Amino acid sequence: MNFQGFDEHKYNDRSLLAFLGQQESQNIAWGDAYTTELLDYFRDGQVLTGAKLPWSKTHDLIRFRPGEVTVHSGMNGHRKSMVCGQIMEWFALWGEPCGIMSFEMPIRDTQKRMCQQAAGSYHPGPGFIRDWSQWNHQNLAYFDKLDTVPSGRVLGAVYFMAEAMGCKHILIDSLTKCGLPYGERGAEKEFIDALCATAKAFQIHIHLICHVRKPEKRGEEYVPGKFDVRGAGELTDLVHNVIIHWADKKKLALQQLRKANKPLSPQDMDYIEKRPDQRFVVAKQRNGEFEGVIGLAFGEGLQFNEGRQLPFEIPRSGGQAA
Ligand SMILES: Nc1ncnc2c1ncn2[C@@H]1O[C@H](COP(=O)(O)OP(=O)(O)OP(=O)(O)O)[C@@H](O)[C@H]1O
Repeated sequence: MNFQGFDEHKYNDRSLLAFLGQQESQNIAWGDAYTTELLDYFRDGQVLTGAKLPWSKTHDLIRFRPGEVTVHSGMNGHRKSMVCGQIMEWFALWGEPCGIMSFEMPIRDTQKRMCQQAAGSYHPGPGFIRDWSQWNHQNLAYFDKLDTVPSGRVLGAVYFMAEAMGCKHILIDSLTKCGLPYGERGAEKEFIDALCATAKAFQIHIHLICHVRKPEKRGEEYVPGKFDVRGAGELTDLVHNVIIHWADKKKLALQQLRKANKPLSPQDMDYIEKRPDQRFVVAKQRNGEFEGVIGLAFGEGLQFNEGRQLPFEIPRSGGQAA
């Protein structure tokens, strides 16, 4: 029987409903069938699976599973691409090759940053650069396109990277450059749907960088939440995880003053001492319990490190002042 053109009024047809019920019967059981699973769940808690981030303090908080899509968002210049570059390198290092589509930066700039991050130095030597570049083989693939690329071509590149090259994570930087008509919600929803279906079909994880709406009367001290992500409202509903990247620009400015030997108040010194340089905000995680803020330190060679700060919680609703 073809249910494609199924008429709603036919739902009143008991024999048809009986047929449909029969089709689903194997998926329905009394709750006691799950007793063992329930006992295990209470004993072990949620068993996190998926790729781990470079920072050990995050391993029990968030993972990146096959078949899922993550939106990485944040204001301009808040180091979304930089953090994601380090993450991709890390995943590849642990045996999960990654595909990178950076439509906003030439490959040589993307690679330069990632090579610096790998070295933990702004000036790696030629030997290191060569070795790192060679290591890219079968670990990191790049889509050589700049500026706006039609969405169909982006999907084609995702397919090729996943199917032919075996990439397990694909970074799309950014949604704005995926050739979708500006402000047309239907097109964006369709594209995100297609990404979700592709991630599932190929059992890969797709990381999509999205911008946030321009903060009205709010400065850079505002930490955006998932409702600030620019695009169709469905965007954050459809994807599995939403990460907000936020750089503490106030801390950066204070550090520069200190470097220039300008006098700082005790409160400012305290701010520098106690605040993390970068926040990795888990604003949504469909298959994990943790939502909150993870503090990172910004170190030598554009490398993000654990920092001294432990993860600290914020209200789940997101957007707030720093
Ligand atoms: N060599 C460097 N040393 C320190 N900070 C740097 C360096 N290069 C870039 N940055 C910082 O990183 C920021 C850009 O990082 P990145 O490209 O990852 O941001 P983004 O959030 O992806 O930005 P956009 O939304 O504009 O693409 C710059 O605004 C600058 O503050």
